[in-house]
Amino acid sequence: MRSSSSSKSSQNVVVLGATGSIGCSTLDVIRASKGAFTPFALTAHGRLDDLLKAAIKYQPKYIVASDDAAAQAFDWSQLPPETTLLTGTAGLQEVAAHSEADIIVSAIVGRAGLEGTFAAIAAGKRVALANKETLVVAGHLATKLAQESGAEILPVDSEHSAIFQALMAGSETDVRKVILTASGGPFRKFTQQQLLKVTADEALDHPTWKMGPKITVDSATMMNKALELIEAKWLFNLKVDQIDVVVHPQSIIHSIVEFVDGSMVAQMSPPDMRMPIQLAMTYPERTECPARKLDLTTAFSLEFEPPDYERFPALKLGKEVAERGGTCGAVLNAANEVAVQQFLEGKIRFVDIYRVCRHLLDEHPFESNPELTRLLELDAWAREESIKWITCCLRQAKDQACSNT
Ligand SMILES: NC(=O)C1=CN([C@@H]2O[C@H](COP(=O)(O)OP(=O)(O)OC[C@H]3O[C@@H](n4cnc5c(N)ncnc54)[C@H](OP(=O)(O)O)[C@@H]3O)[C@@H](O)[C@H]2O)C=CC1
Ligand SMILES: CC(=O)[C@@H](O)[C@H](O)COP(=O)(O)O
Ligand SMILES: [Mn+2]
Repeated sequence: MRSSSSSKSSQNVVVLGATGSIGCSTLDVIRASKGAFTPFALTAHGRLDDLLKAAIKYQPKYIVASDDAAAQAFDWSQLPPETTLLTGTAGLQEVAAHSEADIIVSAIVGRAGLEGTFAAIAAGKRVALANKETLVVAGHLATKLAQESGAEILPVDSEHSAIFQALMAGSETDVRKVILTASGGPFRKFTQQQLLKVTADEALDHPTWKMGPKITVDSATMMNKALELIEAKWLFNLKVDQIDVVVHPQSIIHSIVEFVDGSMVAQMSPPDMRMPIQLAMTYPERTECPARKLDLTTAFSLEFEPPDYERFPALKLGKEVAERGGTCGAVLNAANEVAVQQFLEGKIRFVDIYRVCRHLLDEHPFESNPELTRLLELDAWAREESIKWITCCLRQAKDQACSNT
């Protein structure tokens, strides 16, 4: 990773996914930066009202409405004259690679974040990476491309920012292992029987973090930690058996690095994403931050417990997919995105999310060293197959119920 930021007085920031949870926190960081950062381009997909409001407030040079059809149907008459509207995936790629852009905050959710992130990496930018799916789907390609282009990929994900910060205190070559902390989600204490009946509203009620719906459900299944394990492997060039997970319900210690001498360095702060977002933008400097601060004079305790792989089997998929590599990440990610959406729509049960992912991983035509185009083909294939499998299972369940009446 390069270790210097630009010497310009204000850095131009592109926020891919500006209307989401990370996007809004990024705008908060920019607002508090007293001119150190300028919003250069903001992108959105469905929430075009919010994008227009942000354009009026921040007057960026560009906005991108990535859903072409929605962009055509929207009334842009209030758009400030100094802001240019771009649309579609091409628009995302254009702003991510723009010669005047310094920092690209990659905060689109899911596989949809890949094109913009890859464009930024190819253009040798500083990428503040929240979109962990880029590394889950194509970690081998993204890291190789960054080495070639000189792009910096700096973690925004709280656990990976914590590891990054712990490594600022010690040498990467002296690491024995990293320990990712997991809140355990809203169902940490639920029995397998209870998990059969949980609703989308319950899954969306995260105990410590306020995030978008997809990652919130991932936290509840603990698929988020599986994805983060793969993310950690690529970001820090780790062997899979160097990555552990521990449940820490308070989400104050964001992760831990254990060095070869047994010393552990942990990073702690309240659960507030503005701190890791800002650090990815200001590194190697640290500056005043609008994030909440810990008050150690208030009594609180920090608990740790081992994860339960039986009740949260999605966690096991992280190690399996990180070890097998190749096409597995793309297939796992696509199956999970479809299954989470189906669960949110009330079409499948919470426990079926893992079943869909397991089935697709078992069925897919594995390749060990795929190119990006092949990964995107497999992403499309896995989405279609997931829907077919879900529909088939639902039909069978209905027939079974009918024959029992
Ligand atoms: N939220 C958090 O605290 C954390 C999030 N992350 C990661 O950051 C990423 C964003 O998460 P979060 O902010 O919670 O998600 P949100 O759902 O809150 O926001 C997602 C953003 O992506 C945009 N988007 C959605 N679909 C598309 C698409 N098809 N094409 C282009 N843009 C799209 C949305 O636009 P619109 O709203 O206009 O539809 C929105 O701006 C995820 O990868 C997540 O795993 C990582 C760590 C913590
Ligand atoms: C804020 C952040 O980084 C999330 O990825 C968070 O870690 C999710 O919480 P879980 O620990 O419950 O997955
Ligand atoms: Mn995280």
